[in-house]
Amino acid sequence: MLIDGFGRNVSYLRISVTERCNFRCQYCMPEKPFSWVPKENLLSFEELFLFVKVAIDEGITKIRITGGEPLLRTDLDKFIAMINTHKSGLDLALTSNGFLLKEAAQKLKDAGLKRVNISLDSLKADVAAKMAQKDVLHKVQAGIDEALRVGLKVKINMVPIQGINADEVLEVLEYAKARGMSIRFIEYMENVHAKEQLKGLSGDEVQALIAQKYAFKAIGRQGPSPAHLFEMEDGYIFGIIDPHKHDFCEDCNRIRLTAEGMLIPCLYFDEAMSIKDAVHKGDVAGAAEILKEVLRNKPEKNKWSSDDQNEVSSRAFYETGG
Ligand SMILES: Nc1nc2c(ncn2[C@@H]2O[C@H](COP(=O)(O)OP(=O)(O)OP(=O)(O)O)[C@@H](O)[C@H]2O)c(=O)[nH]1
Ligand SMILES: C[S@@+](CC[C@H](N)C(=O)[O-])C[C@H]1O[C@@H](n2cnc3c(N)ncnc32)[C@H](O)[C@@H]1O
Ligand code: SF4
Ligand code: SF4
Repeated sequence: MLIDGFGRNVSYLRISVTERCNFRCQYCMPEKPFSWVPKENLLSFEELFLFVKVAIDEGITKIRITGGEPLLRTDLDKFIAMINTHKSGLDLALTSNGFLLKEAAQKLKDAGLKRVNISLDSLKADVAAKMAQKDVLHKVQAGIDEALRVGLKVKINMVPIQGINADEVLEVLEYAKARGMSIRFIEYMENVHAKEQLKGLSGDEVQALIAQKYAFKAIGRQGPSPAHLFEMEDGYIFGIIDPHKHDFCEDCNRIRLTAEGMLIPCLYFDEAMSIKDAVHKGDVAGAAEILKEVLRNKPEKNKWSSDDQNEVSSRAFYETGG
C-alpha cells in the first residue's frame, strides 16, 4: 500500500505518454502553433512498463493513459496490452480528445482497455473549432460512436467557458445521457499556459443551468474521485469537478508520470522527481525509492480555491495529462 505524507492512500497512476497534441484548446495550449512539436525525450514503453510494474507491486490499482493526445503515440495498444497482461483486473483507462479514436477503439479494447474519457466541449462545429482551434467535431463524434460500438465505457469531459461554449451545458448533458455515457463538467483551472482572460463557469453556475430544465439531488463523491455527483429524477448521474469550491484534495489518491519520466505529486505544483535514470538502468529498487520519496512530499492541496487572484498554476495540463 502506498501512503503519502498526509496519510492518504495513493492507488491511482496517471501516465502522460506524450506532450504532443493535435488540438490547441483555449484552456490548455492555445498559443503553440500547430507546427510546434515539442522535442521529447520520451521514455520507451518498455521503460514506462518497468515503472508501472513497480507501481503495481507497491499498490497502484488504477492506471490512466493521457497526454497531450495519447493516441498520437504509435503502438499505444501494445503498451496497454503489456500492462493488462501483467495484471488483469486493473482499472485501465484512457483520456483522449477522441479525434483519432474511430481508428483506434477496437485495437485498444482488444488490448484490455476498459474505459475512455473523451473531451467534448461543444456540439456545434464552429464552437468546437473555436475551442480546439481546428475543425474537430465530426471526427470526435465518430470516435465516440466507435468507442461505444466496441464496448468501451465512455465518459464525457466538458470545460464550460463563458462566451464560448457555456450555453451548451444542457445540450452536451443530453447528448451524453441519450447515449448512456456519464458526463463531468470541469471548472476551468487557471494556469499560465491557457488563453489569458478565459473565464470558466463555476460548478454552481453549471448546476443552475441544468436546474432550469431538470430536477436533481446531490449524492456526494464516489470514493476519492474529485467529481461531485448529482442524480436526476430518472436516475441519470452527472458530475462536477469544482476545485475552486471543494477541497477534494483531502483524500487525493493520485500521482502523475510524464512522458519524459517526471513523477509529479500534484496537478497544481511544479515539484517533480525523475525516474528516468532508474528505469534506463533497470533499477527497480531505485524506482520504488523515488516513488516513495515523491509520496512523502506530496502537497496537501492545490491553490485554485485560494482568494488570492495572483495564484495561478504554472503546471501545463498538456505535460501532466490533466
Ligand atoms: N484539481 C484536480 N483536477 C483533477 C484531478 N484529476 C482530474 N482532474 C480534472 O478532471 C479532468 C479529467 O480527468 P480524467 O482524465 O477524465 O480522469 P478522472 O477524473 O480521474 O476520471 P475517472 O477515473 O473516470 O474518475 C482532469 O484533466 C482535470 O481537469 C485532480 O487530481 N485535481
Ligand atoms: C490535458 S487533456 C489530455 C487528454 C486529451 N488530450 C483530452 O483532451 O482529453 C486532459 C483533460 O484536461 C482538461 N483540461 C485541460 N486544461 C484544463 C484547464 N485549464 N482546466 C480544466 N481542465 C483542463 C481537458 O478538458 C481534458 O479533459
Ligand atoms: S485539452 Fe487535450 S486536446 Fe486540448 S490541447 Fe490539451 S491535451 Fe490537447
Ligand atoms: S490538486 Fe493535487 S492534491 Fe488536489 S486532488 Fe489534484 S493532485 Fe490531488
